[in-house]
Amino acid sequence: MTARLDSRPVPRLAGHADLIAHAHARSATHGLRRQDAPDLDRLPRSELELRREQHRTLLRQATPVMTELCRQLAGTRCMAVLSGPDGLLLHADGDARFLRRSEQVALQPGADWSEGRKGTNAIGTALATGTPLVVGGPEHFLDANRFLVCACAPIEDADGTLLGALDVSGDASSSGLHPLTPVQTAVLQMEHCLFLARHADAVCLAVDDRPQRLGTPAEGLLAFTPDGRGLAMNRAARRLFGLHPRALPPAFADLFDAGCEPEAALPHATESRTVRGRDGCDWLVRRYPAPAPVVRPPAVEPVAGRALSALQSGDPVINAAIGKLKRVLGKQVAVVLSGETGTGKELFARAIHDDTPGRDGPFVAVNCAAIPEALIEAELFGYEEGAFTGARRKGGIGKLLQADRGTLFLDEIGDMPTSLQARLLRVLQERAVTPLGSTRTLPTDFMLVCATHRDLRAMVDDGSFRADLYYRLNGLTIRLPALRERVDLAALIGRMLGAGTTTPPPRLSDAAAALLLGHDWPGNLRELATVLHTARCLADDGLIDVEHLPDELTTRPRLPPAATAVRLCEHQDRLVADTLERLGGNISAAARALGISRNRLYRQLARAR
Ligand SMILES: Nc1ncnc2c1ncn2[C@@H]1O[C@H](COP(=O)(O)OP(=O)(O)OP(=O)(O)O)[C@@H](O)[C@H]1O
Repeated sequence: MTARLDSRPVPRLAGHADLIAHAHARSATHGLRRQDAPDLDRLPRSELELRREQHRTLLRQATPVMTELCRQLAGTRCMAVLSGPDGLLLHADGDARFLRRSEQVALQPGADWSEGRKGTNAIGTALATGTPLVVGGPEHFLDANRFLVCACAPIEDADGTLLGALDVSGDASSSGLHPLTPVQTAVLQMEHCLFLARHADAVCLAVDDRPQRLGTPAEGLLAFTPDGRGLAMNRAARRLFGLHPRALPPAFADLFDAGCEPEAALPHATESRTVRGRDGCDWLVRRYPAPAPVVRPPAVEPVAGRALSALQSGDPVINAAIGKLKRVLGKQVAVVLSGETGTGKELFARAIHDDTPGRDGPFVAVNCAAIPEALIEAELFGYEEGAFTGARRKGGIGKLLQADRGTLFLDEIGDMPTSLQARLLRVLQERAVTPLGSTRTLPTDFMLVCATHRDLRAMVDDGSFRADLYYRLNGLTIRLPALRERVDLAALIGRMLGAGTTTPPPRLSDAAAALLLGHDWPGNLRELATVLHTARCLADDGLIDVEHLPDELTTRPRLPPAATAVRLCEHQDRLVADTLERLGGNISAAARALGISRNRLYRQLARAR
């Protein structure tokens, strides 16, 4: 790999100047000014861990590729950074000296590098435009970031969904780097790994017209069911077959003149052979064995039940709900999660997905309340070319098909228009979808999890929700308690402040802890996460005090002081226990992590016994 160029100016793609000019104009509309001080805001570790958890599949595939990229870039004083689709940095790796330098502008996990927060920068601008690009020196909107030169490429799913971005950043004055090619190669590799991981249970074929490309991450990839139904195809395959990026994946028999079943046409996995295409061209085709080429992600398989277990923090209602959910996982039982806003319904849905046998399949979330009624039908069922005015050419794959072999999460199911409830019921019963404007019926099989903050039973009674759909959805209903009803508030606070860290979590003053424990949390876990995040940002000396908490907490205390004191002790005990467990019982390490002396830790342990 040739990452380092001499000190020639960085070559630019055509249109680059325009792209940067537009990005600067957008940055100004976000209210940023060039001279603004660096924005050093980062998510608290506990929130970051949650966000990393939500992007677990991406991280699992991307981390080994980043390690390899950093090995190749060794000696160039730069770092590789992975961001999610919203610009939140999830992982960083690279030259230790440059990692320290990048801390000055918070180019670190937990920071938000979207254009809205940092102005023109490689990550934010690549995500905003969907374009790979290099942003160097003064092309950064904020003066504080001008010491950087960064190359970044967006990472996409096979269906074009933005998953995140990979960036390589170095020092503009010393590196003279133009690392866009290695970044793009690494992204291809990640997308290749993601495709194969996501379709591990399908029949995956590599296809190309050039033998030298077969077996590399640039090859075309196709996934089929054993009977030859098209499940997915990557960008390279779409290009090879001249298909629109949003076209529904064709069946094996639509592409090749070799029968209907891919396994019958290619009985010997791994051996490539020439197969005549429907277009009359000869294609080199190879069946994929399970492993991905070149880089294999480390074999860290999730332990069944672990994601749900991670949501337990001592509340008996939550524990009982998790116990029930674990018993129905993988058994075709539809789950309805009910509860006030912010009680963690989506987090539970993701944990259910992560613990089911279909966890390597997609998790597809649809918020029925957020999509205009006119679009929800196309969004769910998909559509063929020209199905309605404004439909994309070549049609679009609906969420019900995207969720095949994975989990479909229908959030705010109570807001599903009544006109579509009957169609949804039919899909659930027949396990097949007919896209809008199509005569083809395509099978789909997913685990269904629905969520609502409404009383569906009452909606059935008043006629606004179909009774037949209600009885089909209502396999197991779990009511998630409001935070004010939970008895594990202290443990949750401790966990959110300290999870996933080996450095000291921020401490809470007794007064701040009393206010947190006495609040009635109308916004539930969402409010709690936000309050802790803000407090953590404000408390730069590592001690969260009353002044770091919002006014609502100081004006609405709920619990009597005696109960507060008891819960405060419980919070401290649990924090100590969690930290010790995480650090394998090592007293010195736990004391360091908690920011207290060993003697104080011994005293606290003695009191807890
Ligand atoms: N057990 C938990 N620990 C830490 N944070 C949590 C937990 N559960 C939820 N959160 C955080 O609270 C916020 C709200 O969670 P989530 O979106 O799952 O709630 P919801 O019930 O689906 O909300 P809504 O009904 O408004 O869609 C998220 O930021 C999530 O990360």
